[in-house]
Amino acid sequence: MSEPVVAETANAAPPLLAVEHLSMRFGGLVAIDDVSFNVVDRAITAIIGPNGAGKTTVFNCLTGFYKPTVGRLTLNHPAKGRLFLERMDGFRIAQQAGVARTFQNIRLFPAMTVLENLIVAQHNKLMKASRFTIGGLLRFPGYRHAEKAAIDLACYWLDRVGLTERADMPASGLSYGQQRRAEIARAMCIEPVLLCLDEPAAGLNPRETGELRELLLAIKEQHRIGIILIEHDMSVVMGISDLIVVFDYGRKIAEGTPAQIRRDPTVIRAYLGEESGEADDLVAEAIHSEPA
Ligand SMILES: Nc1ncnc2c1ncn2[C@@H]1O[C@H](COP(=O)(O)OP(=O)(O)OP(=O)(O)O)[C@@H](O)[C@H]1O
Repeated sequence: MSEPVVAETANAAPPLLAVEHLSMRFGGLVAIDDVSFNVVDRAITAIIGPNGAGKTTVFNCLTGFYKPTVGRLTLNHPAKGRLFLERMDGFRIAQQAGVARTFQNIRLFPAMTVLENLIVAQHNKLMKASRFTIGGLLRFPGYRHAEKAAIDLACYWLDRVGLTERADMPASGLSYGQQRRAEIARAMCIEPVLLCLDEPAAGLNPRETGELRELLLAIKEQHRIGIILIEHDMSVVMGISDLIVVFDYGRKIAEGTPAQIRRDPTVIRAYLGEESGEADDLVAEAIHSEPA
């Protein structure tokens, strides 16, 4: 097993996230097998691999949906120091560690307005400010201040993703591409240090895909967070990733820059298989495609 490309050294700052020897078993099925890699902030780290390779399972371990069978997930939080995610409950991972995620299948609250979806994401802050309800009911000044800050933050992110005009519309009324953007805005409302995006380009048309790429690059440049991207659209992966980690059958088979991954024979073999058919050729073409 190769070691992470971004290795921790005596002089270098530790990575934002260190995944070390992560394994996840479901009965006899080994979904992730002794995987290690690092994620740094102000960078986009893509996880790619064929269907069933274990990509989403990594997110589920990082965000507390699953407890890893083995392994250490160390988040070096800029304000809170070292946090071991594998020991934390899911709600604390979002609330205290600042790890936010979006889902392969969009999970907005459909009957709530778009703005309400973004405010609900900040309920931890609001609950605290309301002193767990009384302060909210009586509208203490501290609560009103927190409520205004939550609305301002939601409006900021609605603007960033181009949904200001849709703020008062039920989330179910958004187009598919708008829902994907609203999910990212909602995740950013928890002010994460690590943003995990599960197939954000799935189902988007080429224009929306282009807008998504611009949005992710802008978030990377303007906010001090790390982004992990699971994505099948190779034009997105190759176009915006700083580092790519490749999975196959639960194992990490390669790690490198887009240029390195594009010409890695192990990666090409994993996508092509032994006998390459027409569909496989399309995948190979995608790996080799230049960013649009
Ligand atoms: N809760 C679970 N119980 C049993 N098996 C599971 C569970 N979650 C995932 N798996 C299995 O683990 C393996 C990896 O699944 P995972 O969803 O992580 O793959 P993936 O790389 O994200 O695939 P895709 O690209 O299709 O989303 C698959 O064989 C899947 O069936």
